Amino acid sequence: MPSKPAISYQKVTRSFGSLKAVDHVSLDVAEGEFLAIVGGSGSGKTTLLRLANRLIEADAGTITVEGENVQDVDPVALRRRIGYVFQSGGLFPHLSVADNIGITPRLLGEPANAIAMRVDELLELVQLDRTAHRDRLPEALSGGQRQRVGVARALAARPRIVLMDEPFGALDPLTRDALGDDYHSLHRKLGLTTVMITHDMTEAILLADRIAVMRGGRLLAQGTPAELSNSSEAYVLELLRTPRRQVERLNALLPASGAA
Ligand SMILES: Nc1ncnc2c1ncn2[C@@H]1O[C@H](COP(=O)(O)OP(=O)(O)OP(=O)(O)O)[C@@H](O)[C@H]1O
Repeated sequence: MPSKPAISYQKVTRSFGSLKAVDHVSLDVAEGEFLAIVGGSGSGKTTLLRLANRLIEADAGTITVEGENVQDVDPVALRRRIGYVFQSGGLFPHLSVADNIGITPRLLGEPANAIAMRVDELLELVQLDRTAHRDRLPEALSGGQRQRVGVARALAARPRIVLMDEPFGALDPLTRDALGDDYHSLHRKLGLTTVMITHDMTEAILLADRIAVMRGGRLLAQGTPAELSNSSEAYVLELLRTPRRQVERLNALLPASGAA
């Protein structure tokens, strides 16, 4: 493991009223790692993710990004350094695909011709046809295409870290698989550090190097899928069993030849 984690949470707590949304969590994300955060609804996943780029502030504990305490970094500058992909794409509906992707470079004051070149490069990277998609509004895109634009926008300022909040959750299974695989390739190719929230343990196992399991604001377990399978937590074992149970049910329902 490299000496300096890309993101480090040390005993981090964040409450909303009397509810501890994130409760005393310590977690390191190594440089170049793909970490999935899984857990039920309301377990604190989004809060944990957003603490890293100060969309939410911690009540206690320390968070560092690339060795710097996030409290010492201007939140706007921090967010430009860290890509963020929203569940629904989070695109500005009145801006074209090109303008959505170019928004951060524009805010950073990059010249128009450099932005235009970067937009084309990013469209290619996320496998969207430039001519067909550049000038469209988000409403004229499919859900999968919108998420591809969301990924392109998150990468526009060349971040080394990308946070993704259930990026592919709302997509049909085939599109979801394709986007997951394509993003995984980008993660490797660009040497990114990725933290991705997902409800889907199969997706977590297939995409991530390590998985963090949240429950009731606590980090219940963290590790590779193999490490988690040795967990003493019944909830973690139950989550890990889900993909296999689904396969068994499918195998029982589908005739062998039809499944081929
Ligand atoms: N701004 C807020 N004000 C009050 N309570 C909040 C706020 N944000 C989150 N919470 C509460 O904190 C807890 C954790 O929320 P969080 O969004 O982090 O969970 P999650 O695991 O991401 O859930 P989901 O999978 O449903 O998105 C929940 O009980 C939620 O209602």
